[in-house]
Amino acid sequence: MSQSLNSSSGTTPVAPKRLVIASRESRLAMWQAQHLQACLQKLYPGCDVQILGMTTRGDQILDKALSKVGGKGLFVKELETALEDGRADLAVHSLKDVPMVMPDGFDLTCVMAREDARDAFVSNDYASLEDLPKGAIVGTSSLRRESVLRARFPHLVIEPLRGNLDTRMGKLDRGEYQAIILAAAGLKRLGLESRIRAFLPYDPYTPAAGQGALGIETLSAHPHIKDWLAPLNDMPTLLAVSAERMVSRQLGGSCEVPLAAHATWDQNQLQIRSFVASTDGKAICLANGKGVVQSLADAEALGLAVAQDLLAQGAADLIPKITK
Ligand SMILES: NCc1[nH]cc(CCC(=O)O)c1CC(=O)O
Repeated sequence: MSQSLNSSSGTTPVAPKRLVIASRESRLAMWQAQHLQACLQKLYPGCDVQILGMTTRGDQILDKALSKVGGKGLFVKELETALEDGRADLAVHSLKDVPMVMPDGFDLTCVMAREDARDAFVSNDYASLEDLPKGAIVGTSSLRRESVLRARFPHLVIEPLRGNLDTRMGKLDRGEYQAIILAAAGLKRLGLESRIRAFLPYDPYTPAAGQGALGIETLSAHPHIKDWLAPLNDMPTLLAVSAERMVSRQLGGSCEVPLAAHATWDQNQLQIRSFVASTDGKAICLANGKGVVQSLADAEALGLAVAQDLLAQGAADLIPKITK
């Protein structure tokens, strides 16, 4: 893998003296910020690494489906303002929540090693989706998860589920749902792995682009940050998520359509599985790709080929026109 990916200038900059991480205040976001804080502290023992906690619009609007309130950007905007104002140097996000096209002036500077990227089945009374009786209520706000569930289990009732992880678990435990589907990564990070009754296989439960990975966003103009963060980049993860994000970007990158893209390594070959579907699961375009990937360009070319395959199958007809 290319060395040039690891350093923007090739020269070693002075070590940082102080770094501020902007983070949402949910328990998962704080775990992620503390994880990054520990990594930076280990890398730069003389550096004072602080966390600036913030509440975002996405955390405040909890009564509507995510796809209806303006999408993923809602979780990152306030953090970007903190970077612009110089109150923070970096923002850590679940990569899944980072828009496919970065706003002008901001870069996705670093992608850290990926956690388990699978979706997980969580229930107090049932061991698997297959065990759920007719009419059972399954909570998820992801259109991607909803489309697969509707296609495979038309007898289940899929209902929206918003809020942070603890809120969602609380709703399950109060009996509002018989089961809920969540990203395994978040549950594991918060020590809730024991609540997982079943891990859903990538086929057909293909994760969202970037699921399970952490992305670090910085100002493009920050003088040293790319070099400082370079050691935290995980190349296998960076290449995999770059292919996934390319598929998503080509298809409009919104969360208003069920869209899945997930890449895994088989030796030096990256294999990617992706679908675009209707929310009722009745229409689906599926595409797979596999190839030797040794650079960002290779990864993006693989993602592009998969996106073109989906579009050739008529995926565009499943994507609502973006109203902004
Ligand atoms: N859309 C919200 C979101 N963003 C990241 C995660 C989980 C952690 C991850 O995928 O990195 C979740 C919760 C979920 O999908 O259950």
